[in-house]
Parts: sequence; structure tokens; C-alpha cells
Amino acid sequence: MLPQPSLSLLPRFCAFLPFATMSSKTSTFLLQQPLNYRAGARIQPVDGSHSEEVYEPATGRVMGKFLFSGEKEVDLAVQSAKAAFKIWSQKSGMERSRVLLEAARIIRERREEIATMETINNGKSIFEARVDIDISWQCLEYYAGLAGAIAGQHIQLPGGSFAYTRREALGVCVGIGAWNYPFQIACWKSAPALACGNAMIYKPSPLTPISVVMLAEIFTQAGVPNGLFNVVQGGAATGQFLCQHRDVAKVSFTGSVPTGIKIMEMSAKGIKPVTLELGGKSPLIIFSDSILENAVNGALMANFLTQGEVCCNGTRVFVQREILEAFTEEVVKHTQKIKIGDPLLEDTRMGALISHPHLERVLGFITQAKEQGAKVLCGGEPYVPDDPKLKNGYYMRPCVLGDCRDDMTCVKEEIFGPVMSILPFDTEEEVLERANNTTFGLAGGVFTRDIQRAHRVVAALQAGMCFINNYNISPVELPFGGYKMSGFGRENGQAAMEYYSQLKTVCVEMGDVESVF
Ligand SMILES: NC(=O)C1=CN([C@@H]2O[C@H](COP(=O)(O)OP(=O)(O)OC[C@H]3O[C@@H](n4cnc5c(N)ncnc54)[C@H](O)[C@@H]3O)[C@@H](O)[C@H]2O)C=CC1
Ligand SMILES: C[N+](C)(C)CCCC(=O)O
Repeated sequence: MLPQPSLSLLPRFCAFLPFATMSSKTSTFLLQQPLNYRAGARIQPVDGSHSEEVYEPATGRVMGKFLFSGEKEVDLAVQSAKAAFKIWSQKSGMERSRVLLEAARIIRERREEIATMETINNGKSIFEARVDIDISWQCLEYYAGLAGAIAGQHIQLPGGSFAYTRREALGVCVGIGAWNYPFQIACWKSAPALACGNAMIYKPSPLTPISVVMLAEIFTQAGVPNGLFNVVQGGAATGQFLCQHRDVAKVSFTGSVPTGIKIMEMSAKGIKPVTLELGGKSPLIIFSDSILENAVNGALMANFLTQGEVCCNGTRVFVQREILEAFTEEVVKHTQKIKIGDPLLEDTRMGALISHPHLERVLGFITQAKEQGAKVLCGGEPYVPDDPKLKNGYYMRPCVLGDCRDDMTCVKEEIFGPVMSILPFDTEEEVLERANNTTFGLAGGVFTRDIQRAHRVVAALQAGMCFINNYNISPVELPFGGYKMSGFGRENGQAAMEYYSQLKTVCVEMGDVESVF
């Protein structure tokens, strides 16, 4: 058993201590600081249901324990956010912009340290974690730019009277995140929320509780009022206390469809607006006139980032029959070459999955696929790296499945792991029908050199985020979100500003009041 940090001995205030000081090597990090953040400082929650362990996916090692916050702690976080909201919402957009720009600058400065922590807690490669952190500071910069542009309308009425509209903040918003992009999801939610003048309480996934507290420290250092961005740790029960709190104005959730349904039900009781970023089973359609190399690279990007644990992945790869063989051969060749292993090494391109149960679940999908008649063309089994310290990590070889049919479980359900299913098709009409035959609608992609077909196909796809001749790139300027059961509301782009603000109309009389009575 590893030595556990004693929670009671931890200092109440230890902001700005560099996190990954001990070393940025796998198997060395120990959790030593509290992970709740309230009123500008790391704190131990005042109450909690129980403690849970935090694992390092690369080694299977326990890095420490933390307490799941209870109702009292949630209420204290809401009260502190309410107080900060009073100050922050009165600032001009330009004042908020300057603070967000400073936060973006600090993230850039601490990029390596944050990316390292993300890799240690999530298991993704350091190469990818750096990209995630870059997208995160870009998100803050983008919304800093929009903060000063928030404005209303002026509307003339008869007799010199007029009206104007004000775009106002909502109040205390709750963000609840998944474990696949811990820091980035927190930025995608907090940047537009804070730009619009809101306060936010963020609850990360209990599997990845660490990096978001660094974001909280950075916001404080950048100059947000204490309490404007608080972090509460926990699982479903803590999330419920947040969603049900009467002083919470909005909930923005990233996670699975079943939890999304519960969030919406809870929010309905308080008529709270929600943004839901849920799962997917997105189609990637490859026509025979595509540039093969680009299509193959697109399919790899659509399936294997973050060990395949990406909601918008294009996991149903429809390939036009004429090029099925050539495409399959190339995609398998490239998949077999993916370097798996210690996620903190520079040349690793696939690290460890998030947890042992999740790895088992993903492998279970592959077993089931074989039983249902799919052929494993490569990978699909656990991978044990040579390095002895990694032998209990949650690794697997990325998998390509051939001979797939639309009715197989691996083609219908979200696997959330490195598993690509290849499905042949003949005509555009047929593939569109099959591509849309799902309850999900997060993303979709098409590879073709026929410009008209490309636009016709994306227009017909029932999905919120579509790619032509690429996949899974994520500039923050682009609105992102789902159709159908993949959710609603949008993150990123100008669109997100509407989901974190409300419109007030002010009607102004310039003459005398003519009463009808
Ligand atoms: N559309 C998107 O942007 C993304 C969607 N996802 C989806 O998330 C799933 C994987 O993430 P998980 O963390 O396993 O999902 P999850 O739905 O189990 O948990 C997500 C978050 O909700 C919290 N939670 C769980 N039950 C709750 C409840 N009753 N009330 C309030 N909060 C609750 C969890 O603690 C966690 O923070 C996949 O299905 C994936 O598709 C993941 C990343 C991005
Ligand atoms: C960054 N990107 C586009 C690869 C994935 C973002 C959505 C998610 O959180 O899964």
C-alpha cells in the first residue's frame, strides 16, 4: 500500500504551489493538496459522503484520496459564487476581457506543467495533452475577445419612445465535466460563462479531479473575484446537490446520455436552462474518389485520439466498395504502427485508457463483435509495455474491425475506446440512410473530391458538427454540439455566448401615459 497523504494535515491555503514539482516522470506524482476550491483557495470540504482514490492510468497506481463533497459544502460554494457574481457581473466586458486574457497568458506559461498533470491523471499522451492545453488558452483568449463586444439593440417606437435590449448574465452556473478532456472541458464551459459575467461552480469527473483546480488557481491569480470559479469534487450525489440548488441558474453538462437525461429532469424542476454535450456514434463516409492517404489519416484522427475516448469520434467508417480493400489495408497498416506506452514519453501516441473497468468494458465490446461475426483486423487485445512500472496500466492495442454490419452492437453503441468499425457501402443515398439511422447526432464526416457531393452529404447528415475532408480538429471559433440524443446547446464559437446570457427588454416611454381606463 502506498503512503496516503493525511488530509487533515494539509494546509488550508496552498494556492500557486507548482503541481508537478516532484518530477514529471510517470509513477512519481503523489496528491498532496486539497482538491476543492472555494473563495479563492484550496480547501477541505466541510462535509462529505466518503473518500475515493485517484489512479494513474499509466501504472494503475493510487496517487491519493479525496473526499466527495456533501450538501453543506455545495451550499457554501454556491454562496461564495453568489457573492463573487455581484462584483463580476457589474464589470464592463472590457474589464472581464483583461482578466481572461491574463488567465490565458498564465496557462500558456504553465502549459508544460498542466499538460503533464493531465497526462498523469488521464493517461493520454503528453503530445495530445499539450494540444488540449493550447486549445484551452485559445478558448479563454477567444471569449476575452467577445466579452467586450456584448451589446444590445436599440428599437424605435412611435412618438419618440424607444426600447433597448440588454444581454445580461444568468448568475451562478454549474459545469459538470467528463474525464476525457478534464482541463479543456472546464475551459470550454468557464470561458464563455465568465465572459458573459457569470460565476461558475465546476464539478469534474471523480476520475480526473486534479487539473481543474489548477485552472481555479489561475483564475484567482489573473484577478477574478474570490469565489467566481469554485470547484467541488464528487460523483453523482454531489452533482445532484449542485443541479438541485435553488440559487443555481444554469447547468452545463458533458457526459453520457443516461446522466444527461437525469440532469435535464433535475433542471426541469427548477426551470433551469441546460446545455447537454452527450455521447455519439458518428459516421465517417469515405467515397471512392477521395485522396486515399487523406481519408486514411482522417479515419485515424476520427478514432484514435485520447485512446478513442472522444465523444465526437467517427467510429462508423463507411467506405465505398471500390476502395474498401485498399483503404482497409492502409488503415490497418497505420493503426499497427501507433506507438503505445508511457504517456509521458515524447514519441508515445497512445497512452492508457481511463480505468481498469473501462478497459474491460471496451475489450468486452470486441469479444461481442467477434461473436456477432465481425473480424478483428488488428489490435483489440490488452497491451503490456516492457517497462515494469507500467505493467498494471490500462493499455490496449487499437483495433480495426472488418466485416461489420449495421445491426452489430459495436456499430450501434458508443464504445468510447480505440475501436474502428469499417462498413462497406455502394451509393450516396444508401449511405446517408444508414449514417442517420442512429439516435445519436453529435458529428459526422465525409471524404470526397466532388465538391457538390461533399456539401450535399453534410447537409443531409443529422449531426451538429460536420467535417469535409478532415476530422476532429477543434478550433475554438467553431460552435460544437449535438443533434438528437447527443444533446443541445452549443459550446465554443459565438453561439455559446447566448447559452450563458439572457435578454432583457427595456421599454421607454417619452410621452404621457394614455390610460385605457
Ligand atoms: N459531447 C461531448 O462533448 C462529450 C461527451 N462525453 C460523453 O461522456 C461519457 C463518458 O464520460 P463519463 O464521465 O463516464 O460520463 P458520466 O455521464 O458517467 O459522468 C459525467 C459527469 O457527470 C457526473 N454525474 C454522474 N451522475 C450524475 C448525476 N446523477 N447528477 C449529476 N452529475 C452526475 C459525473 O460525476 C461526471 O462528472 C461518454 O458517453 C461520452 O460520449 C464525453 C466527453 C465529451
Ligand atoms: C477536442 N476534440 C474535438 C477532439 C474532442 C472534444 C469533445 C470531447 O470532449 O470529447
